Formats: sequence, C-alpha cells, structure tokens
Amino acid sequence: MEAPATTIPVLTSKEEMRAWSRAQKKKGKTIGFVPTMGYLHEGHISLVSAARERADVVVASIYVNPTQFSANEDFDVYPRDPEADRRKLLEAGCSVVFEPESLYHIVEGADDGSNVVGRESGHPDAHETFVQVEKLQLPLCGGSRPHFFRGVATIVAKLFHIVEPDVAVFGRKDYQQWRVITRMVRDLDFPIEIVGMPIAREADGLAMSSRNARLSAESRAACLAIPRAVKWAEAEVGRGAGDAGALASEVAARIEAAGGKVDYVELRHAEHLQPVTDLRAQPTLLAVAAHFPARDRGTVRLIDNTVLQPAAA
Ligand SMILES: Nc1ncnc2c1ncn2[C@@H]1O[C@H](COP(=O)(O)OP(=O)(O)OP(=O)(O)O)[C@@H](O)[C@H]1O
Ligand SMILES: CC(C)(CO)[C@@H](O)C(=O)[O-]
Ligand code: BAL
Repeated sequence: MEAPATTIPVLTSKEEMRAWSRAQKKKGKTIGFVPTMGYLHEGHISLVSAARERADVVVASIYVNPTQFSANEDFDVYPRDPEADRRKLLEAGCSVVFEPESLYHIVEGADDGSNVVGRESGHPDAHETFVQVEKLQLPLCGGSRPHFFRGVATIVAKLFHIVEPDVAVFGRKDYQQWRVITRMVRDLDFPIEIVGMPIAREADGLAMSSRNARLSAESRAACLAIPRAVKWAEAEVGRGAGDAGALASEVAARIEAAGGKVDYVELRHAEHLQPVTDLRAQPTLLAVAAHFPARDRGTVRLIDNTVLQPAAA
C-alpha cells in the first residue's frame, strides 16, 4: 500500500499548472477548484470539502491578487503563511496547490511588478486587459472599492484559463463576488459550474475571515455587533417586518453603537442585487460592511450578510 503523502505538491508556474490539469483530464478525472488569497481558515477548508464532493481531484490557489487592491488598501500587510496553508490543504484532501509568484505580464526592468491599482507600470507593453461585469460590480463593495471587482473578475478568468476546472467553489461570505463570478461565467461561456457555499462562522458568530487576524483585542469583541445585528434582522423579518429602509438604519445604528464605522448596510434583491424596499416581496440580501480598528495600523474592513426570507403569509 502507498504511504500517505506528507507534503502537498506545490505548482508555481502557469505552464506546470495547466499541464497538471490536462494530465488529470486525460486520465478521465474531473477537477474542482478553490481560489483563495491564503492565510487559510475553516471557511476555506469548507470550500475544499465541497470541491472534493463534486470532483475527483482538487486544486487550491493561493495568490494575493494586486489588481483588486488600491494603493491605500492592505495589499502590503495582507496576512500570509504559506507553510501553514500547505499543511491545512494536505489535511483537507486537496490534491495540489497553485502558488504563482505573479500572474501578470512583467516587463523586465520597466515594471515595479506590483500591479496594485494606482501604482501599475506605465510601460506600453504592460498588462492592460480586464474583465468587467458592468452593473453587478457597481453597488455594495464595488461602491467603496471601485477597482475591486474588475481585479477579481480578471484574475478569476485568468485562473480559470490556467486551471481549466469543471467546478469552482466560492464562499457566500463574499456574496457579491459569488454573484459577479456566476454572471461572468454565464456571460462569457466558461464551461465551469460555480458553487456558492454558506458562511463559516467562529463559535461566537463572527464570519471567519483572514483579515480577522488584524483586529485589535477590543475590536474583536466589539465587531460581534455585526453578526448580532444580522441575526436581529433575520428575526425581525421572520416576525413580519417589511420596511427595508427602517431595517437598514437599525442594523447600522447597532454597529455604530459598538464603535464600528459603517461602510454600507443595504437591502438588495438576492439574485441581481437591485435595491428593494419591501422585504415581504422576495428573499432579500442584507449586506453589511464596517470598519473596526486594527491592531497594527488603520482599520479592518469586515463584511457579513444573510438572505432574509419573508415571513410566511
Ligand atoms: N467565512 C467564510 N465562509 C465561507 N467561505 C469563505 C469564508 N471566508 C472566506 N471564504 C471564501 O474563501 C474564498 C477565498 O477568500 P479569501 O482568501 O479572500 O479569504 P477571506 O477570509 O475572505 O479573506 P479576506 O479577509 O481577505 O476577506 C472566497 O471564495 C471567500 O468567499
Ligand atoms: C476570488 C479571489 C481569490 C480572487 O483573488 C479573492 O477575491 C478571494 O479570495 O475571495
Ligand atoms: N475575500 C475578498 C478578497 C478581498 O477583499 O480583497
């Protein structure tokens, strides 16, 4: 009997990754794919498990994608721990990890290599092709991070071309991202099934997120106002509340009262993300983003959401 592997194979170039996937396909295997930015937690592992249930082999990628960050965001301090990530992925039954150094065209000697929005190379041969999901990318996280979904859709399209998966798994913590990718795949005919998995939470209710590691101790306690306000909203709508504006104001007030700085609290159609006013008319996405002080510098921006089900008539 073959001894179980003690390390996970790490692929670092596009060519190696594509060759691995094509070799699997030749053997008749289906490929599941979990794109991540690393610093993995149980939320990511739930996506790997979901991919394993749906495909014969599973690829996870770890790549902190510069084009979805602006120059004043946390690209440089984004938490990283590739050794721990590889151990967790091996344990979770992932087949290989794709850890490219850069996925953007580097012009030798002319490029700073960052591609962070606002500090890209101005070289005429630099990367300049982007995917935009024109309307779905605008509200919510796209409002406060206008560069964000352009970067996400572009890197996910590139990763799909390199990994060539049959199924790709995303978390519904990043609800709008899941909708944007689902729309991109439909509109651009990627032959890939997109799966959205529920939010994994800490025991006290906080949505798991790599960025939680940057919260100060005080913020870690205070930010529980977010999941508590989300739960309160679920109960209110269960009791028959219908006024979207009033519900959003109260959720925001609860987060601000705990010391958070609200970025947005919005109620939108769960599928196409258009604003809604009557919560009794359809399942409605309640999406929240708020800043709490970080332990190093600045703030940590946390997101959470739920789909509110109207009370039975
Ligand atoms: N708590 C969670 N439950 C389910 N899926 C999650 C959770 N957190 C992240 N994911 C999913 O994992 C994938 C990779 O996300 P990413 O690596 O950015 O992790 P993250 O914890 O969301 O990081 P960040 O703190 O930057 O938002 C995405 O599809 C994301 O939605
Ligand atoms: C999908 C993704 C890996 C693209 O960089 C990222 O946005 C994330 O981790 O959610
Ligand atoms: N999980 C979303 C990645 C980002 O906020 O950049």
